[in-house]
Amino acid sequence: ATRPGGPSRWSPLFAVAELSARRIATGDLVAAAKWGTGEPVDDPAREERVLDSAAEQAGKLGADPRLTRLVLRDQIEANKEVQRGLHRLWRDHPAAAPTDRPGLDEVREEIGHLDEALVRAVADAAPYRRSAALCRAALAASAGRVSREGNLDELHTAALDVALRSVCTAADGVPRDGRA
Ligand SMILES: C=C(O[C@@H]1C=C(C(=O)O)C=C[C@H]1O)C(=O)O
Repeated sequence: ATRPGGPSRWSPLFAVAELSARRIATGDLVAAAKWGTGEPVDDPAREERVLDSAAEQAGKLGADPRLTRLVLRDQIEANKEVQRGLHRLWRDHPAAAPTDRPGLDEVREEIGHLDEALVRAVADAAPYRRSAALCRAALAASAGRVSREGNLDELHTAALDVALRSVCTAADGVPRDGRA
C-alpha cells in the first residue's frame, strides 16, 4: 500500500536501499555456497578487488571514490554478517541447512552487477547528502519500506542497517551530525 508522504520508489535513496537489500540477499547464496566446503566467510583479496573496482567506477562517473569505498565496505560487512548469522543458525539447527550448493562464481557475478548499480545509485544520491538529517530520514523511510515489502527477518534487517550506515555521510567522510 502506498502511504502519502512515504518514500518515493524513484528516489535514488530508495534505489540504494533496494539494491542493498538485494545484495544482502546474495549473502544467503554465498553462505550456502561456502557451507560445508571449508571456504571462509572472509576473502580479503576479493574484498579489495570489489572496493577498487567500485572506486574506479565512481571516479569515471564523477562521483566520490572515497565515499563509494566506504559504502561498499559496509555492504561487504553486511553480507558477511548474513553469512555468519546463517552459518551459526545452520550449525545449531542442521535441519535448516541448505541441501544444495549454489556456484560461488555465479553468485559473485550477480554481486558484480548489483555493485555497478549501487555505485550509480550512490552517485545519483549525492544531492541528498547535502543535509545529513534529511538524508537519514529519507534513507530510513526507504529502508523501512524495503524491509517491510521484502518481509526481511531480523538478521537481514540488521544487515540492511549496516549496509546503509555511510550512505548519508558527507563528501569529506565526516558525518555531519557528529556521529562516529
Ligand atoms: C560475498 C563473499 O563473501 C565475503 C563478502 C564479500 C562481498 O560482500 O563482496 C567479498 C568477499 C568475502 O569477504 C564472497 O566471498 O564472494
